[in-house]
Amino acid sequence: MTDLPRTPSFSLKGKTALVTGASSGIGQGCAVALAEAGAHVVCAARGADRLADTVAALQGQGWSAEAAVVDQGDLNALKHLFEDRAFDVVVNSAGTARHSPAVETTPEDFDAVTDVNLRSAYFLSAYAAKALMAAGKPGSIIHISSQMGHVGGVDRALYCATKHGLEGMVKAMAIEWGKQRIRINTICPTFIRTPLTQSTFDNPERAAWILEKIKLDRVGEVEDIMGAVTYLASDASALVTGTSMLIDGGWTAD
Ligand SMILES: NC(=O)c1ccc[n+]([C@@H]2O[C@H](COP(=O)([O-])OP(=O)(O)OC[C@H]3O[C@@H](n4cnc5c(N)ncnc54)[C@H](O)[C@@H]3O)[C@@H](O)[C@H]2O)c1
Repeated sequence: MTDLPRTPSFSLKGKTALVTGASSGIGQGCAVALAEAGAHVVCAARGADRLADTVAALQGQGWSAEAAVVDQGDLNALKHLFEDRAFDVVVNSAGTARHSPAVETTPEDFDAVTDVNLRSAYFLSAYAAKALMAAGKPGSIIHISSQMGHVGGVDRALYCATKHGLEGMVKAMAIEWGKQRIRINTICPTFIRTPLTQSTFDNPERAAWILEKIKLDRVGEVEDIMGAVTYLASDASALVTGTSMLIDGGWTAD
């Protein structure tokens, strides 16, 4: 009999995952995907009430979850999450946007967006990797970047600066941490229907532009991201690091 290759495991049983931005949108979808795959999920977000609702809903499905109230701007609070545990999986979905012509961006806007999208992403990755190294464990760090980490967009210079920055950061960290089997990757969605994009979808001109650019002729839903996060978190992607998974309906194909 021929020895057939064995399908790698997508299971996360026995793993502990941290998900930031977990109480809404893509982060909440990631928390569901990881919990359903068997991980214990620590859900992090700023607002205690919405976070408690998410954790209760996960537990209501019979999955394992707990809450951690954290503002990503507070690096000490972020660091504290790793003081006594090394997460096998970290998914960073907290993010923010302020769209305007580049000449109108204020230094305050710049700091507000880079603080969450880049500064906290950088140190979250470093704290996560340091804890894994101390524990001698491999791990998978996943940032929710954006198709705007690969291309430009109208009024999006600031957002693009943070997401392109994230892409470069991930490549460099992947090189640094490969020997320790600490993988780091990004997921780059197109426009996904979440609270962050509500105002864009509400603008008929913008909504038409989006549908024109997405070759598959529909906007994204949170569910479109969930399979990718399970893949990148699991051993099925054991040889994947320093890369970027575009889930963009073909936006960047031309
Ligand atoms: N929705 C899209 O079309 C889209 C497309 C590409 C990339 N993204 C990225 O996906 C990620 C998730 O966005 P989403 O669409 O789910 O939006 P969302 O608004 O539902 O989620 C973003 C989360 O980040 C949290 N957050 C913001 N600032 C924070 C801070 N200082 N501390 C802690 N939490 C903070 C928000 O509270 C919110 O829960 C973001 O990084 C965003 O840039 C979204």
